[in-house]
Amino acid sequence: MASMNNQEAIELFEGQNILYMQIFAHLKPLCLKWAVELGIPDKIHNHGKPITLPELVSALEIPPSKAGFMQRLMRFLAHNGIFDIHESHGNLTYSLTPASKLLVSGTGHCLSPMVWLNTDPLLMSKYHHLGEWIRGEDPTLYETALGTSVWGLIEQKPSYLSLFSEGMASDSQMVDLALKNCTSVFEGLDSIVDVGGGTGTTARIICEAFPKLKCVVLDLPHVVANLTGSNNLSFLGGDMFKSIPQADAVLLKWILHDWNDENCIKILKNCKDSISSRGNGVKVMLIEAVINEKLDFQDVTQTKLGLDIGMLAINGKERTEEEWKQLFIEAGFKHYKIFPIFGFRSLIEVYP
Ligand SMILES: C[S@@+](CC[C@H](N)C(=O)[O-])C[C@H]1O[C@@H](n2cnc3c(N)ncnc32)[C@H](O)[C@@H]1O
Ligand SMILES: O=c1cc(-c2ccc(O)cc2)oc2c(O)c(O)ccc12
Repeated sequence: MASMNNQEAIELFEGQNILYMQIFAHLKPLCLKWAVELGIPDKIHNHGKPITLPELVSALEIPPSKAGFMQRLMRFLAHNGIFDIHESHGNLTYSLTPASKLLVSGTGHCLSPMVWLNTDPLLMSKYHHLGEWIRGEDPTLYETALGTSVWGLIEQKPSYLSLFSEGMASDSQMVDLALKNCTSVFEGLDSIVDVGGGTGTTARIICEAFPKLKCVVLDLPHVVANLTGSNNLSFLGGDMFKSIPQADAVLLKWILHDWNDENCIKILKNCKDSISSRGNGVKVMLIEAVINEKLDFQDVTQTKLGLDIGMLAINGKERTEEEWKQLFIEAGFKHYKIFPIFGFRSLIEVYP
């Protein structure tokens, strides 16, 4: 065997580590699911102070023989920012981090349904078909893996509709954190349509904050069936590709990234029709990610690019500012402004 100089060997071992890091990365969401399934964030939260391993094992009613496994799972999750570990008087204690505070139930900001949605075994299994799909003619990975589009699957299986709706609703709860600081966004508006607004979590937050603003949630008929509104909130079953009711503003939260450019332009044109008969100050508001590999922190880019692969499965995509701009121009809009106020997502205002 040819001898390798030291530098070559170091580089190959670094390469091996990069590969193994990716190979074992699939365990991250599954260990997160384990923590949520056991209710670990709730137990730590209810304990009121950092919890020791024996206290956690007892609170979870786990056989003491499994304590060593618990400790290793907690170490892995702590290494990935989900819990904090401290040493106190020779004992390890665990506490919540900002990430696991978002997994405590009943707080109004609980993202556990997003964990359930994204770790569902059938839904995760579709990625085994990426190779088969990319060589074939099916429009999306869903057709190749599950024989139907994502929207078809959600319509056909009530259990997936709840899984999906609850996941999306949990994400939308976070909207109120940013709304408190941007009330000016809604100033001068009398009406708004939340297109693809699901079960109305975002719309309810807006309606409570602005009781004089009339809000319509437009979504597919089976999504909004049986939902009740309030005095300034109503639900409408329909199809955003056909028509969008008239309003001063249209909100699209996490809609356009579900679709390819051609479909986005159709949706945006329908949004433009919806606001065109109203006076000044009309706009379309997107809540979406903007890929910016140069300026974003590495972790933020990781989230955006991961989501992009998630969207690839349904023929959607995450976009750079330039890609967003092209869509707006092609749909007939003239200006846009990006406000980076929703963590890894931004509010993008688009004006006719
Ligand atoms: C990713 S979810 C976003 C839900 C919500 N905006 C949120 O952020 O929580 C996409 C939504 O678009 C809806 N949708 C899909 N096709 C649609 C169509 N043709 N017309 C109206 N809504 C549609 C789905 O039912 C779903 O509620
Ligand atoms: O976070 C998600 C997850 C999904 C998703 C996961 C698994 C399925 O079988 C279907 C959907 O879809 C999403 C989506 O459409 C979106 O716009 C944002 C986030 C997610």
